[in-house]
Amino acid sequence: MFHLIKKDKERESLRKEKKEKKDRMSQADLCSLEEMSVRRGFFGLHRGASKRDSKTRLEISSPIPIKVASDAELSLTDIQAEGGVPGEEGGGDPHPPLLLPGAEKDPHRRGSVKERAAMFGPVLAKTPSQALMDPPPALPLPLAPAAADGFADARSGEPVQSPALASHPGGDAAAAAAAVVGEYPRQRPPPATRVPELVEKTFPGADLALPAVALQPPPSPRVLDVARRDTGDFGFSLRRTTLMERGADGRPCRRVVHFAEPGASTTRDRALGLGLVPGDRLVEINGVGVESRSRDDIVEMIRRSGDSVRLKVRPISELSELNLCWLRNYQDPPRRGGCYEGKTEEQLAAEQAWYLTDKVWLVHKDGFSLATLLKTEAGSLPEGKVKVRLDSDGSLLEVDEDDVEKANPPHLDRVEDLGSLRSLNESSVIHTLRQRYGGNLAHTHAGPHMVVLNPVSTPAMYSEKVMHMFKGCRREDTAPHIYAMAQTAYRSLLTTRQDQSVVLLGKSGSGKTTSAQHLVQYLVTIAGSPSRTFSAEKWQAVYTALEAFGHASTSLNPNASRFTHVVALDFDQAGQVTSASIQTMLLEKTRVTRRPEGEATFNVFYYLLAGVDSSMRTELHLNHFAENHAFGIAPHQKAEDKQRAAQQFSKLQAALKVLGVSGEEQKAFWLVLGAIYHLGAAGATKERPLFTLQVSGGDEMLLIGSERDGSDLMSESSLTGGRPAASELRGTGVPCQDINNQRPPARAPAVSGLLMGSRSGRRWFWASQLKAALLSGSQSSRDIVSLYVLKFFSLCLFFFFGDVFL
Ligand SMILES: Nc1ncnc2c1ncn2[C@@H]1O[C@H](COP(=O)(O)OP(=O)(O)OP(=O)(O)O)[C@@H](O)[C@H]1O
Repeated sequence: MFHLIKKDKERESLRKEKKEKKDRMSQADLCSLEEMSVRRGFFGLHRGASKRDSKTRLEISSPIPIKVASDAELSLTDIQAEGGVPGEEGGGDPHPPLLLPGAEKDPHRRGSVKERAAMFGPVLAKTPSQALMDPPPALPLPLAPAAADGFADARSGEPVQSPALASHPGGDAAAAAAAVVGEYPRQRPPPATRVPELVEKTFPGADLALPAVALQPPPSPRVLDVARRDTGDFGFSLRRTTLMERGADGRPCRRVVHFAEPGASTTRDRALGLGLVPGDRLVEINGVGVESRSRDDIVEMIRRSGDSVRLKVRPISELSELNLCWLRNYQDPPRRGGCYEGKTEEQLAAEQAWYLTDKVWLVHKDGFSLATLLKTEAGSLPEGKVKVRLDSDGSLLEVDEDDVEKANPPHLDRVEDLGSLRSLNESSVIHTLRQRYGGNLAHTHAGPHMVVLNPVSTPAMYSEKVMHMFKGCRREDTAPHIYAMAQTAYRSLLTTRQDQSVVLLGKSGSGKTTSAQHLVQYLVTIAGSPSRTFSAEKWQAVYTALEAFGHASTSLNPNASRFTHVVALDFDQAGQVTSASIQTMLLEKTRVTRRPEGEATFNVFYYLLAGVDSSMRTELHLNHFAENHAFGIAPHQKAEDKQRAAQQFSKLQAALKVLGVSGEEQKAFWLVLGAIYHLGAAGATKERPLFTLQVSGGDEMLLIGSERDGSDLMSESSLTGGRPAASELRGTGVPCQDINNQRPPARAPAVSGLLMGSRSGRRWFWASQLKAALLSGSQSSRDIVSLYVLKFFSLCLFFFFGDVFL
């Protein structure tokens, strides 16, 4: 995720090394390098140019060009990189290195992956995963050890045999395995992959309830006496916020609360010395309840206190775990780990009793239920069966051994680290995560990893003050939190001086983008940036732009990012952020022209249609919207949605300004987006033949596909005999002529504009300019937004002309 910048000297030597490496590069490498540099130049982005240059701006690199692998570039394992090439390392290896064709002349030639794979015979031509996922052979064959280890076909439940082993002459698995091992002396056997099976079992008549989420009593309040300082204040500040809480009737409701938190100038140690930490909610002042008092009242009460004030505070549940941990660490620095708690005799006895009762999870179609495993006499049950009593209704069931998983004692229900579970199985993990989530604890350690469950609301657990509590901490000193993850990575960066990365995985809507933003915010806040190279405002502006151009509402997430991105932060020797970049890839471009059923197009279209000002609206011909739109772009219907979209449009304009996009450049974006809108409104489709119009008075060509014959682009009054002979572009007054019989030139350079339709020709100018950028690769578009617009623009052209620009 972030890189450490070497000192000048090191950088110099690196540069030399790179140059030498480049000299050694194959022709293909050079071609691709050239392609990349053209693209970088094309987008006006200079990530690789000079770190010093980059100090003055936020760098945003171009997306990785997506290339469909041709047959010659099959993505097999890079054997050399993985050290799997026989004879490549270690003296006295009995297997001499294998040479690629042409390697005698050029020792640096690596060849294609396919060529390298071919050196190892046909067995390698199948990756382990491919081998395992192939359907089982028709004839039953002896199982290879890996397959016997538990890999089973998810559909049939039958163990699946690796065809690589099955194809061995004679079908002797052991011999086949040995043969494979013989071929790759240092290659480890592929790990036994276990495809999760869908549990379909039901137990009719039994009450198969999920274990209830235990409601935790609110964290205990603390009473603190805070002395007035020489400066006249008490060293803490008040923060007002709204929280979701359950009211007296059990329904969730919003409530205004006040936090008493360490002041901005208060160091972490002093804050802990005071006994106040972020997330401490003010309950009483000098014995008087203040939970329903106004801020002014509270301030007045504190001001009137003498030399000291007595505060009663209670941590909010989201931060209760961290709160405990911080205070405990401060009062009693841990030897084994921040939040380690010893057990009392009673707890140990209860734990022991739990194990004696043999509690298990009965796994079924709807989840898992707590049950007790009953002892039975040997031979009283069929082989592989066990008897359980459900805790929910006491019913007795004979179930398969595989249907039960060992449960953990209740004191581990909210354990901070899943790795601490005594019995680590799927039901126990889900049970722990459920119980924690029920207690507003969204983060859980899982060994070196972290599981974050989307808390949906915006809880008060992310703030700059909370960030400062993590500063300098080790992983084991803190309870789980996304900042703890960022801190661990930052600490490793500083101590090991090696690049660190954090990968966020999860299904759509699980909170990856939000967590990534928290990670970056933490790193930037805690590490700082020399001379404010990197500002939160700029960062926010980048995300606003990305969110507008690359997000859309889907069935899983109302604001889903339809691209992948890699954020890179560069740090200097002192550990400060010197530059940042975002690399985007896999943008779901097809959404522009093919909106999935029930989902939305990219946000920016809604923003534009709702928020553009009246003069621009007239210029873009957006005063009336098409009833049918080939791309499915239509304005919001609900007033509140429209209002929100209009606000977002203003926000986007402000963000673009922060990124240095001038008003004129912004206008170019709106013109291009307007053009895309009109193409869809005109019914442009790929399937239909191109309809060609020549705009009179100029040599511009307008190429457009229409579901009908293109007449919907022309003013109807001028139609003659079903086909327009001489007409004007509908609603624009630009005269044009049907030259449909002339086929458009094969190459795109003949295209000099999209439907922009203006008497003044200004829009043609912008369209032509963007086209020129696409063709020449010399446009100095300065940021990610132009990049996206250009992508959209090129997509439109791609839509009609194949992959000319992509
Ligand atoms: N830690 C969090 N705190 C508060 N709200 C969150 C958090 N994580 C996610 N959310 C909420 O969930 C929504 C979806 O999250 P997000 O867009 O980050 O998911 P994602 O995994 O990036 O989805 P996609 O892959 O579709 O882009 C956010 O709009 C936000 O409202």
